[in-house]
Amino acid sequence: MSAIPATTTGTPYGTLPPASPLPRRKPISLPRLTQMRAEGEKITMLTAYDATFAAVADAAGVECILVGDSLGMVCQGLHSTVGVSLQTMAYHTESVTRGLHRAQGTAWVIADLPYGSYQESREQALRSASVLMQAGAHMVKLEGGGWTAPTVDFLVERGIPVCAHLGLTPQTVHALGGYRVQGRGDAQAAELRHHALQLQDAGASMLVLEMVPAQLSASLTQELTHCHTIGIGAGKGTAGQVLVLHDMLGVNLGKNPKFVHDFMQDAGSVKGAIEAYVQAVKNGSFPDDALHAW
Ligand SMILES: Nc1nc(=O)c2c([nH]1)NC[C@@H]1CN(c3ccc(C(=O)N[C@@H](CCC(=O)O)C(=O)O)cc3)CN21
Ligand SMILES: CC(C)C(=O)C(=O)O
Ligand SMILES: [Mg+2]
Repeated sequence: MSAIPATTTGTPYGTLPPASPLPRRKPISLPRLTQMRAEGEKITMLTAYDATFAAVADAAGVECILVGDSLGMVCQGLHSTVGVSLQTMAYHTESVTRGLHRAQGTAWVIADLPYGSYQESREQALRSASVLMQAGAHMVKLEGGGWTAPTVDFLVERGIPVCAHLGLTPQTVHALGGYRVQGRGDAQAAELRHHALQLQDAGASMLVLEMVPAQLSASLTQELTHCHTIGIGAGKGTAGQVLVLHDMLGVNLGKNPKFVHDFMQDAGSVKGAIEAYVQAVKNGSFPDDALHAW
């Protein structure tokens, strides 16, 4: 019987290289995201709802993982995100952060505060955010304009990084009248800009801009020097991009929104598709303003 070299581990399937003693990259932090932006490197974000996909997205180079309340539509089969509970968000956040931990992942994890878990009071928002932070999130996200600024300030003062979300805010789809582009026209654009500045002043360090005209999100990105804009259907001028993982892998319950590109088409594997997304965002080829924006 031949001796197994000391630096390899014998398994029933052959020999494996020794585990790397160091993580693949340093954990992503807010200062690291700020540095990327200063250097002109785009920030990449994808949703993930479970341990395995979170680990694969991390290994493919995505900096930020969003445990989005879109899981209500993607995983639970709901018609909107309104029915997602805080308990469900905590369950998926725990799964994602466990997967990252096991895979020695380094992604920055953001968890959505679901509908009804932060609207009542700043205290209610802190209690809900604590549940998600204790489930392993590094940051919480909430939807809404200037009315959320006191809540953002309250959480940030207490040590919880906050991502805001403007434009199409899916939790208020019934009030908005559908999943449609927001911030069109001078008056709506000025209002959205005012809300964004209020949220930055309150301490939001990230802002998702969903389905807003590319020109508006680009000019907002120039203005918001302390708050990183992440676009979805908002053109290429934002500091970063986000998509729902299932959408960009071409698996869905219906028709993809216009802002989605199916990266699985030209990829041989899920990891390859995510790597192609990361590369396309970094080199500016996604989104294509003519195809994926307004
Ligand atoms: N799978 C999935 N992907 C998402 O991007 C997503 C979710 N779920 N759930 C939460 C919200 C809802 N979102 C949506 C849902 C539908 C459209 C949509 O149907 N858009 C059409 C119509 C646009 C219009 O009327 O102007 C489009 O063609 O883009 C867009 C965003 C974005 N978020
Ligand atoms: C679409 C993104 C921004 C989101 O909020 C979600 O996935 O829930
Ligand atoms: Mg969401």
